[in-house]
Amino acid sequence: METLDNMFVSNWSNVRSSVPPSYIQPIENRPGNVISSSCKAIPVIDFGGHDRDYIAKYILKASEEFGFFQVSKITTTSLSHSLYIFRMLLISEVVGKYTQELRKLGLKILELLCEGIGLDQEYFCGELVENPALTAHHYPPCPNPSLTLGVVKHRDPSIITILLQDEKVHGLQVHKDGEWIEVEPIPNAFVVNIGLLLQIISNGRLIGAEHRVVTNSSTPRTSVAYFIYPSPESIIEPSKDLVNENNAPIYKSMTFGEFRMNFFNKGANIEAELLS
Ligand SMILES: O=C(O)CCC(=O)C(=O)O
Ligand SMILES: [Fe+2]
Repeated sequence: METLDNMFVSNWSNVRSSVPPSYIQPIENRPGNVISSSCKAIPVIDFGGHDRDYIAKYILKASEEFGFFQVSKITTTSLSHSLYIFRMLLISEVVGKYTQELRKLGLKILELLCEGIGLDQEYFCGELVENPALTAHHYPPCPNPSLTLGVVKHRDPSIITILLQDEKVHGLQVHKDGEWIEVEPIPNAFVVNIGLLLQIISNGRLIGAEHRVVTNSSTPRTSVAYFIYPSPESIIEPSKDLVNENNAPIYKSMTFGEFRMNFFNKGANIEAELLS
């Protein structure tokens, strides 16, 4: 009989010499070769080193092309301080401080993206960003990384997601033009990705890119994701300010509650459900 200890995924690497059958992915989903050429790298922007206009243009371009970018060298002292302690200990007071700082960063990024696509800068200040959630992931070493995935291919059901990756361990990959691109771990940088909700609101201009996490056989990996979600009653639809007779809405209107139900029922097939 399995002991309680052996049932924790995080302890498997000590006790399992093979991947449990329920974790083995169908052949078409298993990790294959990954592109790591610099022309296909996920864009990185130094938040401390450029003026506002440059940053706004850069993150708009990255969000249109990749749906992903990284922000490095964020100068707020309180964020680097809370990031430092956050890595040390995950207690409620620190989590509170960390999420406050991430909320500020998230709203700043949304403000800049709004500016870029032609939405009011205050578009994301009410119920559309009211319900954030913080999730920690732990990926233990895996006996056979070629058979399985840490997280299967998905788009986030969020407005945007801000992810703190492990400082050294690779794992996150983004799907672009039929290839998987690695998101290089950069110490103290955050990975930002456009969620499916912002793809809808921008009427398809910004990409809620597919991504997945691969495992490795030697080093555990931990990541912390901050998802910006709306309240369940919020209406999710292409913004009225972005559609007109030449640019018809390509997505239906639904509440976030309905969207979430569809998302969890339909999984990867949700796109068809969203189109108008
Ligand atoms: O662990 C990661 O790097 C990403 C996790 C992820 O994609 C998610 O939580 O939606
Ligand atoms: Fe994700």
